[in-house]
Amino acid sequence: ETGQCVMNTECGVDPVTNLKAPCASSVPAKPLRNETSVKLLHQLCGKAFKTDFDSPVCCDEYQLSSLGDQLKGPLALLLQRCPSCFTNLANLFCMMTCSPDQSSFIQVTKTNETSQGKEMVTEISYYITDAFSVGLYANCENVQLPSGNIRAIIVLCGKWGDKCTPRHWLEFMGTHDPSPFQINFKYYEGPVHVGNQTYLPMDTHIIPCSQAVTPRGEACSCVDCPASCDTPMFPTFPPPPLEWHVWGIPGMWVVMSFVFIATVIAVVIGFVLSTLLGKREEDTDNLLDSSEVTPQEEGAVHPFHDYSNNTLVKVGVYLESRLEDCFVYMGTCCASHPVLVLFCGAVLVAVFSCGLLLFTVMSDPVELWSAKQSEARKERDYFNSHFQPFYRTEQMIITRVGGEPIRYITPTNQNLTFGPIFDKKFLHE
Ligand SMILES: CC(C)CCC[C@@H](C)[C@H]1CC[C@H]2[C@@H]3CC=C4C[C@@H](O)CC[C@]4(C)[C@H]3CC[C@]12C
Repeated sequence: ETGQCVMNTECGVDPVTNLKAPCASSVPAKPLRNETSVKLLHQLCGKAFKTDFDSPVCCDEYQLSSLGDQLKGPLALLLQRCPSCFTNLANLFCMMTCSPDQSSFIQVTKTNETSQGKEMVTEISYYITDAFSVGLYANCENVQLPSGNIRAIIVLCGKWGDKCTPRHWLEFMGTHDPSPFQINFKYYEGPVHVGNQTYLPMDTHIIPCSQAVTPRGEACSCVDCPASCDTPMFPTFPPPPLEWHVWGIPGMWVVMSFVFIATVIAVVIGFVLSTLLGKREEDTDNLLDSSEVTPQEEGAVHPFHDYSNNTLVKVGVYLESRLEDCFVYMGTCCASHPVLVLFCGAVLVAVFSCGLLLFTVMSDPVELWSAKQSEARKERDYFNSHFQPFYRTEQMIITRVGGEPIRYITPTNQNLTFGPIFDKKFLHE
């Protein structure tokens, strides 16, 4: 039935959990009409149902505040890393305590009379769909404890530990302690008839862990939620340009072969031409003035062939003699003004060494190996400004030789054993 409640207000304190359990009473849903409570309802249960000032609900402000206290306690661990997981879980208990349609999926099965003569709830049946329980579990399953390395669900699943399943998890949470009354989850896919009542299993929307809860929020990280890993991390590259083929051979090869052949032909032609021309000049020269060529005059003289009149050799000889003149002049200059030359040299060296004044030794590897504007540096800076120090690249590795293993009993009565490194005394030292 819509708008109808089966539990309301806080009735008495449950002696086992010290939490307040509600009264069993069939009343219509009422609006909260209290600014802070409406705000809290919106914060905790947000999207699950309408949370306007005037929308009727089945819980009052006291129930809301204890729900808030309970959820924000141990479960804040989950919230910290994976908001959607927390929100789904919060919705389970929000719907149970506050939904205006409470009576359509909650059946009060046992009550206890309090000293004030009120009916306190001690056991209920909570009708939900399998899909909800599976979705709730699947989106929390991989959330890591903030300390890393261990899945939160192992702690949150009580005695089931790492053998947790969607149903085990709900069964554990519904047990009297941690819950102030026994919650028996009943899984159905559609309407169920019990006695003269028809129940419609609770099935609110599950927020996938790869989605943010609020529009501005962030989805759970890849470590906590495998579905987040599928979102592409790398940009998609354009396909490589199609290979260009000529006669079935890569086009570039063809072009380069042509260039090679052309160069070879040009070199060969050039060589042939120059030898032919050289021969003809030599012949004419020999006819006219072969007697005037003296072997010691120019350097390039071959015992059998006299190349001294070849044009190329003439150019070479001319260049060489100019260079020689130049350096002879320079050498004489320096030798005749030694003091001035040494002084100018010293001044030049001093001027060019001025940069040394700004010299600093760089030892930070980050500065040494990555440019200020490089992509890697920008990403590192972004990472460091968005993650807490624990996740940064600076880490300390502590080891311990010997020592006793540490035993720890969790609030849920689990006995955990940690290595000797976790000894508080040792770490404080
Ligand atoms: C140890 C961990 C795993 C337990 C996590 C589940 C906790 C947060 C759940 C289990 C049962 C829940 C309680 C069930 C019933 C009520 C009564 C209602 O009037 C106020 C909220 C309150 C008090 C709930 C608060 C949250 C609660 C305590």
